Amino acid sequence: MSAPYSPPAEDRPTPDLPTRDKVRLLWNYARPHKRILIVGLLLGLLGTAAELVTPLVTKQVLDGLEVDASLRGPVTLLAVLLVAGAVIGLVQAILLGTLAERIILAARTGMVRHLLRTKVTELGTRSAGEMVTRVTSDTMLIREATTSSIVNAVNGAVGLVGALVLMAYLDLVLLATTLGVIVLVGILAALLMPRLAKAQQEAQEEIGALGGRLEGVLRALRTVKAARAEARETRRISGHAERSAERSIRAVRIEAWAWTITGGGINLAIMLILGVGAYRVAAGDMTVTTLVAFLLYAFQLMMPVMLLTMSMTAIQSGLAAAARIGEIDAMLTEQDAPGATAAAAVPRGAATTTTTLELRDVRFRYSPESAPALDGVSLSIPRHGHTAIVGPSGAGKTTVFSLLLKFLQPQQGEILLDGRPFADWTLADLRSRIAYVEQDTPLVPGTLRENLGYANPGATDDDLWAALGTVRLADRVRGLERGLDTELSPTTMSGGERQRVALARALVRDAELLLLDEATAQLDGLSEAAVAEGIRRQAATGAVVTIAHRLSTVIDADQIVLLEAGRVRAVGTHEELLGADELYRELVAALRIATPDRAPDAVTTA
Ligand SMILES: Nc1ncnc2c1ncn2[C@@H]1O[C@H](COP(=O)(O)OP(=O)(O)OP(=O)(O)O)[C@@H](O)[C@H]1O
Repeated sequence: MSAPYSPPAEDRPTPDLPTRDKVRLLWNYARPHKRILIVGLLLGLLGTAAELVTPLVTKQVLDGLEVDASLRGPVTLLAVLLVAGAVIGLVQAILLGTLAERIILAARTGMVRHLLRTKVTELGTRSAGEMVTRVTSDTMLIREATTSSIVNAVNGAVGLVGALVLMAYLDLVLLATTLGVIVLVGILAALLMPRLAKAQQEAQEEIGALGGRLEGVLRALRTVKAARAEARETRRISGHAERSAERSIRAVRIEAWAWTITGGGINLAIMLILGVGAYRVAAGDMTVTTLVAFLLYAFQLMMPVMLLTMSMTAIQSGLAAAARIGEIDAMLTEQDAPGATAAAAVPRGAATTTTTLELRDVRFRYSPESAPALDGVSLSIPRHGHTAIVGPSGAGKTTVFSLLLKFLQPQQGEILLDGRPFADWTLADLRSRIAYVEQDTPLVPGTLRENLGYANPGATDDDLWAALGTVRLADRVRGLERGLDTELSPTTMSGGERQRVALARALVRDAELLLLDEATAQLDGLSEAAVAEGIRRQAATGAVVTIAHRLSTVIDADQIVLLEAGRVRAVGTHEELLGADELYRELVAALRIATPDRAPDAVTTA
């Protein structure tokens, strides 16, 4: 017996969208190709028409045989109908198959575009692996639902109604017998379909959760191995696979029942038609050829009924996938955020202030229920020089950076760049002024060259080597077999080297503002000196703001901002704060313990 379904633990369950919304979503993917879809439908209808006429023409041939009439016309027509049916089927399959691939391509491209424009906070609660599963695997499920299934459903319905009308034309009593069975089959199928959709959606959700967990575990593989948790994680990940398989097996069983009921219903209908028909022929109420033609229609019913069953199954799984794909579509992009777009681009060189960035009484909370992450922060970043932001964990340092990059927007207060409110700046303009080095994952997939020129694709090799020289990586890179063309992976370089590559990338940008979230990991003396050199160079011509975790960075800063619980507790130079602020002294003492051999005299003598 299978366990009752519980949604994947580390994931929000997909909200159950109303069917209307899911259908709209699927239709949005099909709509740009509606002409091809209409051609497919028309071809399908032609094929259905050819099939519907075939038994009548067959009857004509048989009737002709009985009375010895010329068979040339009806036999030719029969041959034409059969060939036309085959050709139409072939063209339709190629057309709809191609369309399905185009739709998947459009869906994937659209999803990737949307994901990369999504606000970082929107993505925060979802794992990357789960998103990957939606783009790669869930999209496969909409291919049939948006193409051949629509055509099949329409053809199935038209074929069914058409056959029934022609059966009515042949014999009403036999039609009544057939209809009884069809209604029975329809009711049973209608009962099964919602259960099928539910099982398919649950199976897909488990696969999404598997993707999410596997991606996270592979990312933290060293931690997993060090904790000897491989078996535990394997069980956890396989658990998702097992539950997905369980739900899929349930779906397969429901599908098998649907097919059995359909096939059985048709067989039952044929037996009843044969019985009732034979009785009526014997009674002289109908001819044998009419019974044969009716039976042909009964056999033919198999096709529309099967088409309907198949297309309903595919549409159900497409709708289940649509709910998961729709969730990505519903994520807020940066462009959707209020104030994300500016009225007009701010011209370069318009700056007149000595302050490049200014926060005025900025307040921000991540959710209405949570405590403020920033609670009235005001600070100025001079156009030149180095500002270090320090403070205990959770003080709000990263939140300040997120606001400066407009990943987040303050609920109250104002941020100004070059004396102009952020609202005046387009996202692109704002970010073109800022180079950013993040703490944990500063490398992007690709070669070293791509990484260094990432924010400045026009940079020459000389620019790249100069930046590498500043962060003291040039010799290391020259020693690599493929030099700048070395593919980077998380294991190609050490943590300190990765940070230095990221810093070199920021230097290649030569932006007016450098935001550097220092790695908390202990860097060796060389790395530390290289980072310090990079900061010094950049601070000579522009503004550098660091979230400082190293004593050397803090001491060298021109201005230190001490944050505590979302407020600015103190601002000053290292010496000023050391003399005036107890919390700062504690922080510095902690940094000194963390980097004992780097503690300069200034600290010990202050
Ligand atoms: N995405 C988020 N959702 C909800 N709360 C958050 C989020 N990010 C940060 N917070 C909360 O906001 C507060 C400030 O966090 P922030 O990351 O800015 O601190 P920090 O000074 O950078 O800390 P650390 O030095 O540990 O990185 C903390 O209480 C934190 O728990």
